[in-house]
Amino acid sequence: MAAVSSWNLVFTRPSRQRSLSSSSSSSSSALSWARSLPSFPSKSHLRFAPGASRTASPTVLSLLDAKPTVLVTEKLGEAGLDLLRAFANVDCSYNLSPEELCTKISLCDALIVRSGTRVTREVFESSGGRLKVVGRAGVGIDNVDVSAATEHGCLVVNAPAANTIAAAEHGIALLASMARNIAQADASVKAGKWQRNKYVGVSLVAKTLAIMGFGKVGSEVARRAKGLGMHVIVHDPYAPADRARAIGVEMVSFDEAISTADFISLHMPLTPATSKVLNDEVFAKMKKGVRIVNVARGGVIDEEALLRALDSGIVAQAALDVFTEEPPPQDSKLVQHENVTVTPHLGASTTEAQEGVAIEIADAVIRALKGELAATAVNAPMVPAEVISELTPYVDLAEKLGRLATQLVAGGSGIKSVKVGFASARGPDDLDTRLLRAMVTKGLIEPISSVFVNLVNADFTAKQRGLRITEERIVLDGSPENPLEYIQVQIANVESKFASSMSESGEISVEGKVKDGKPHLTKVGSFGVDVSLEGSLILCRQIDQPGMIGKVGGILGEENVNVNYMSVGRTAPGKQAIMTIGVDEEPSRETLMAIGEIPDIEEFVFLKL
Ligand SMILES: NC(=O)C1=CN([C@@H]2O[C@H](COP(=O)(O)OP(=O)(O)OC[C@H]3O[C@@H](n4cnc5c(N)ncnc54)[C@H](O)[C@@H]3O)[C@@H](O)[C@H]2O)C=CC1
Ligand SMILES: O=C(O)C(=O)COP(=O)(O)O
Repeated sequence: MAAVSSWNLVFTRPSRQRSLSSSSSSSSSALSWARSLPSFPSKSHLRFAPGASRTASPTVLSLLDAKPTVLVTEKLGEAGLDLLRAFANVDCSYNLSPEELCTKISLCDALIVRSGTRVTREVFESSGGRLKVVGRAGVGIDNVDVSAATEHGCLVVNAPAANTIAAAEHGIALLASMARNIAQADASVKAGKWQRNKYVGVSLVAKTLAIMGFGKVGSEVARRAKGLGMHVIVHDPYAPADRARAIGVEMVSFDEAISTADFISLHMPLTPATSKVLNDEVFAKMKKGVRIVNVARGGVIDEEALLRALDSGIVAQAALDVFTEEPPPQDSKLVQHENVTVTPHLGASTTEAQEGVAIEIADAVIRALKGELAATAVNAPMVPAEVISELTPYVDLAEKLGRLATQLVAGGSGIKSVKVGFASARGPDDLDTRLLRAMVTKGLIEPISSVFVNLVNADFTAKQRGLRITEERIVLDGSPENPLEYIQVQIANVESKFASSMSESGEISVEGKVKDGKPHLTKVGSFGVDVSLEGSLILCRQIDQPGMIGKVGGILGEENVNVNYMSVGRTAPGKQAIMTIGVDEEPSRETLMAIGEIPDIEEFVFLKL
């Protein structure tokens, strides 16, 4: 007999090899789809911030009441804070330096920011895995390193709807006040002057307004501008044409928009593609005397190019709420320019919008901390509530099949290619499998690594480990009463600890279905089995003969290991059979070795779910 290591026992007999293995796995409490998301940690996650006192820190002490901690780094409406306080310890710390934020974050489960906090990769790295959700109390997420969040399994949610009207109204306010020199005239009167000839404005009616970015804010600006009698054209490569038809505006190309407009209003997000989209070359194509409004992001304009365009008269006026650097330098020539009207990023700053945004983000963060899927997730699939409730039992099944399959791989094989089959009578468009695939990935990876996998980082983690997961849809006949008939997980190009788990085509293959709301294993390799996926499992291959169940059951009984389920699947009477035994407790190594010693058992494996 080969040497016995602590978690991987291999028995070899002259005529055949049998294996008995156990792989470590994370706890298997009542599972639900919620486990696919980062949820509020247990006390074992409590840790001290670097340099924090282990006895005196009130923040550390407050953690001991097992409520999650939410750090709010910018002003948030009271209604949202009240919701958060009912669920969590809320730490409102404004004006933190980047270093202070990195120190504090290791004590926080959630972070809520607005546009003034940069949530960098360092923030996620400093959190030591505790940060589960970043809530952006507003729309733009350009200040959050979403890739770093995803890599760390941290959900990012925003509040995309509550400040739309405020931003649109601010855009219209800037448009009108720019056209009529309101800010300059106000300053002039307050300085004791009365310059009626200097501040003659331009009219809006019948002028062409080009809206760049026809999303939520852009659409509302379009509606309002039409009400002012303007001719509105829009440019947005991704907006649906029926939205333009519904509002009664014309969709045009980028070049047409910028070359025919009297006014240009920017409403696209800041992305690598939109960065400095208004630059020298583009200003050169504009109508002389064009007027520009920016309530989107400073970075979509090359600010130095804008200054040149203002000085040369191509741009007559600009009204800016947002800047590349916020606040902009005091001596900024752009800010000081006499034809430029500025506001300090006030687009979302109305009482109504701030209350709405605060409630929206508090709700999303609380849901995320409870492990629920957020409707406004930025870096995870948004799965509608009805789909979630329908898929809940299959989520558990998917993770357990992944766990089983990965534990069947013989050490050193290295998993590279996994195929997940979804058998359903539903049409492919009628079944959202993203959540299930993430859970199979979780099951595959977690038992063999220290990585925490969830819906947010499943695809990233698989890719990083060189694990290719493909999906196959097995279309069944019949009426689609259930979303899924069975799920199949196959690992190719590996050896198995349990040879009988190999399918005829040479992959490790396990299959399961949901029965009475519970996950069941229904096939291992080409053997049909039927065992509820609870507790742990022993799979044995033997020559089909009477008395085998009794022998194995007897050994387990002697050690008080409760057998919760047993099933035998065989190729033909008297030939090979697979006995599947579900056990509540984990048998000792001695017990497992005693089972391995039963002469007619050819191979067996112990698997933790
Ligand atoms: N100043 C402020 O306080 C506020 C600023 N904002 C900013 O306004 C912008 C728009 O916000 P929402 O309308 O809520 O977002 P949204 O996501 O509803 O709309 C953005 C639109 O821009 C389009 N777009 C993307 N790339 C584009 C490109 N290269 N050219 C043209 N269009 C492009 C998208 O297809 C989308 O339709 C965001 O940058 C947001 O951060 C939003 C609220 C307040
Ligand atoms: O929602 C947005 O994108 C905004 O720009 C609003 O920013 P704020 O939350 O006011 O810092």
